Amino acid sequence: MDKFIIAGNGPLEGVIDASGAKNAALPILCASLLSDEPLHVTNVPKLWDINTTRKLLSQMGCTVDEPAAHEMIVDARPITTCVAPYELVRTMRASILVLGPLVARRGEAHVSLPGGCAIGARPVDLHLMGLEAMGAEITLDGGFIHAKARRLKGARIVFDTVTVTGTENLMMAATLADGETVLENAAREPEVVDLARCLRAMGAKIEGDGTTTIRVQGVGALHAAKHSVLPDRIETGSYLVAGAATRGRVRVNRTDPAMLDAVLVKLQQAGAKISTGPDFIEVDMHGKRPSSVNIHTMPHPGFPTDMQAQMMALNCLAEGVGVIKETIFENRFMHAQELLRLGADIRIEGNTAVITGRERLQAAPIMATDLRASASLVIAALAADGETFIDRIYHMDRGYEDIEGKLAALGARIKRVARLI
Ligand SMILES: CC(=O)N[C@H]1[C@@H](OP(=O)(O)OP(=O)(O)OC[C@H]2O[C@@H](n3ccc(=O)[nH]c3=O)[C@H](O)[C@@H]2O)O[C@H](CO)[C@@H](O)[C@@H]1O
Ligand SMILES: C=C(OP(=O)(O)O)C(=O)O
Repeated sequence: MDKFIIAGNGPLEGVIDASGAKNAALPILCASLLSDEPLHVTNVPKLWDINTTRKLLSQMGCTVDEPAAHEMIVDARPITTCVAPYELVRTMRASILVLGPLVARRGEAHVSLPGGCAIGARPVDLHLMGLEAMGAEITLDGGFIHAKARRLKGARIVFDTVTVTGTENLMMAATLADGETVLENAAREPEVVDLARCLRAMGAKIEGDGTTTIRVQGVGALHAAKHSVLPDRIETGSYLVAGAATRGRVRVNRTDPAMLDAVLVKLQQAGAKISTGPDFIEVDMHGKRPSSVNIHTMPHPGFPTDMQAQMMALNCLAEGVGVIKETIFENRFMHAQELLRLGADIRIEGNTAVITGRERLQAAPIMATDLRASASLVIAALAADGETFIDRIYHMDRGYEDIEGKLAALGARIKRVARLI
C-alpha cells in the first residue's frame, strides 16, 4: 500500500489538463454490453476503476483492446458469462452498471452487490424496482442479484430519490426494451447526458437526458459506435479548490466550465477571481486567504457531494465560519476526523459540519478513507506547515489520473512511497 508524503508549500501555480470523467467512462464501458458490435471509447482516464472495469468485461468474455493511450475498444459479441463476481465488484460501485445491459441484451445477469466508497449504505433498491417494473424477475441470494427477463418491456418508472447510477442502469436497459420507457425524477448529472450521447451514437432512441424526465423508445439492436468521454468535472474542481486553498492561481484546460457552475459560485464567494473560456477555467486568489463558504450538497445542478470534502479542506483554512450540510450520503464526513489531526476546527452535528477556519494547519500522519476524502486531505496537506504522510492513497488512484504529475506541474512537493508495514 502506497503513501503520499506532501511538503506544505506556497501557492500552487500553473496549468494542467483535465482527464476524462471516471463517472462517465465507467457506465459508457458497461454500455458496450448492449451490442454485438464494438464500442470505441476515447478520452478514457487511466484509473484503477477503469482497470477493474476492463477486468470485469474481460472475465465475461468481451475482448478489450487499447489501440492507443486513453482509448478502448470493447467487443461484447464473444461474451461467455453474465456473472459479475464479488472479487471485482466489491471494490467499485459502478460495477452495478453491468446489470441493466446484461438483462436487456442477454436476458440474465448475476451481479454481486456492489462496493465503492464507504460513504453510506448505498442500497440499489431503485435499480431493482425499475428492472422489475420492466418485467425482470429479480432474486437476491448469497450477496448476488440474479435478474432474468425474456425481453424487457417499456414502463413508467418514478424514482423517489434522485439516483445517478440508477438512472444510468435503467436508461441503458430501456434502449433494448419493447416499447417506451419513461424515467421520472431522473438524475440530470452531465455523466448521465454523456452516456445518453454515447447510446444515441449506438442507435438508441433517447430524449430528455439532462432533464428530470427521460424517454427511451426501445429498439431491436444497437450498433458499433465511437464516443469521446467528457472531461472530469470533479477532478477539475478538486485542482481549482487546491489552487484556492493554497492562495494560488490554477488553470485547468480541456474542461467544461458549464458543468461546474455551483462549484465556481462557491469559489467566487471564497474570494477567487474566476476566468473561463469554452474549455478552460482559471482560479486566482491573488495570494489572499480564502473566506469561508456555506455549502448544501444537492443532485445536479446543485453543489455536488463529490466536491464536499475538498471544500471542507478549503473552509479549514479560510477566514470565518463555514457550514456544510451533506444531504446525499449519511456517512460522508470521514475526512473531518483526519483534518482534525492537522489542527482543523470542525464540529459535526448529524449531517452538518461547522468549520472555523484556521490561519495555518500543521502536518501530521493521516489516512485516506475514500476517494474524495483523499483529495480533501491532499489539499489540506498542501497548505499545511511541514511534511504530511497520507496513508491508503489507493482510494485516490481509483479516481485521479497522474495525481503526482499534475500536482508537481502546479509546483507541489509530493512523493509516493511504498509502505513497508
Ligand atoms: C459511479 C458513480 O457515478 N458514482 C457517483 C454516483 O453514485 P451513486 O449512483 O451510487 O449514487 P446515487 O445517486 O445512486 O445515490 C444518491 C442517494 O440515493 C440513494 N439510493 C440510491 C440508489 C438506490 O437504489 N437507492 C437509494 O436509496 C443513495 O443511498 C444516496 O443516498 O452518484 C453519487 C451522487 O452524485 C456520486 O457521489 C458518485 O460519485
Ligand atoms: C463516490 C465516488 O465513487 P463511487 O460511486 O465509485 O464510490 C466518487 O466518484 O466520488
